[in-house]
Amino acid sequence: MTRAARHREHPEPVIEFKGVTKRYGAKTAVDAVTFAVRPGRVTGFLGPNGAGKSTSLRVLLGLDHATSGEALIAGKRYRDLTFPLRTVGALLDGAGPVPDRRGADHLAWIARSNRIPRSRVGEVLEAVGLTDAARQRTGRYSLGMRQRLGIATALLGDPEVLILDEPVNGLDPDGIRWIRSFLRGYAGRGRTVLLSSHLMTEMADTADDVVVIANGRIVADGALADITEGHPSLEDAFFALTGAASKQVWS
Ligand SMILES: Nc1ncnc2c1ncn2[C@@H]1O[C@H](COP(=O)(O)OP(=O)(O)OP(=O)(O)O)[C@@H](O)[C@H]1O
Repeated sequence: MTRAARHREHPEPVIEFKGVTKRYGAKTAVDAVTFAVRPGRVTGFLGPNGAGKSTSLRVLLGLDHATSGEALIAGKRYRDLTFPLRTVGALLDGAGPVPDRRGADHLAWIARSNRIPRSRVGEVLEAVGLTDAARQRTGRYSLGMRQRLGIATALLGDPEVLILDEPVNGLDPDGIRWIRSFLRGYAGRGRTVLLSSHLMTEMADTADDVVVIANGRIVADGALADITEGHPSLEDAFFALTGAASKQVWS
C-alpha cells in the first residue's frame, strides 16, 4: 500500500488525549484518559451521566486544567493554538445568547471580537438553516433553533474540528435528524467531529468510531462496527464491556 493510501485509511489523529487525569479534591472525575480522534469520521464519546465526558472536553478546550496528562488539538494545547476559533469550534452546555439580541447580531458580535469577517455570519446562518430567523430575537428561538445557533457560532471560524457536548439533549426527532445529517456531512468533507452523548441509540445512528467512558475511565475505543460485533446492539456491547461500571445510573 502506498503512503498516500495508508494515510487515507489511517489518517493522523487530530485530537489526542494522553493520560488525562482530573481530580476535584478527593473526587477523580477522569482517570488517565487516553484516546485519539481522526478526521473524516464522526467520533462518539459515550458514557452515562457523571462518567467524565464534560470534564474531558473542558480540559481539551482549555476551560479546565488537567491534574496530569495533556489533551491536544492539531498537536497543540488549546491555549497554544494561534487562531483557536479557526481550528476548533465547540458547543458546550452553558450560557446561551443574550435573549433580546437578534441571531445575526449575536454572531456578528462574536465574529467581530474574533476578527472573523462579517461575511461569515450569513454563511453560517445558511449552513444551519437559520437564514429566515436571522432577524428574530434569540429569546424567541425554540430549543432546536438555539442549538442551530450554537452550531453556527462554532462554525464561524470555519474550523477543521467540531466538538459538541450532548448536542441532541431535549431536541425533537426533526432536530436530532438535522444534527445527525449535518455532522455526517461535516465529517464527510474530511473534517473532525467529536460529540458526546449518553444516548446509545443516538450514537449507534451517528458515529463511525466510539469511545466509551464509565466512572472516569475509557472502557472501549474503536470503530462502532468492531465494538458492536457479536452483540445485538451498542447497548448490549456497552453493558458487556463495562460490567460493574455499568451499575452507574444510566439515564
Ligand atoms: N467542578 C467540579 N467539582 C467537583 N466535582 C465535579 C466537578 N465537575 C465534575 N465533577 C464530578 O466529576 C464527575 C464527572 O462529571 P462530568 O460532568 O464530566 O460527567 P459527564 O459524563 O459529562 O456527565 P453529564 O452528562 O451528567 O454532564 C462527576 O462525578 C461530577 O460530579
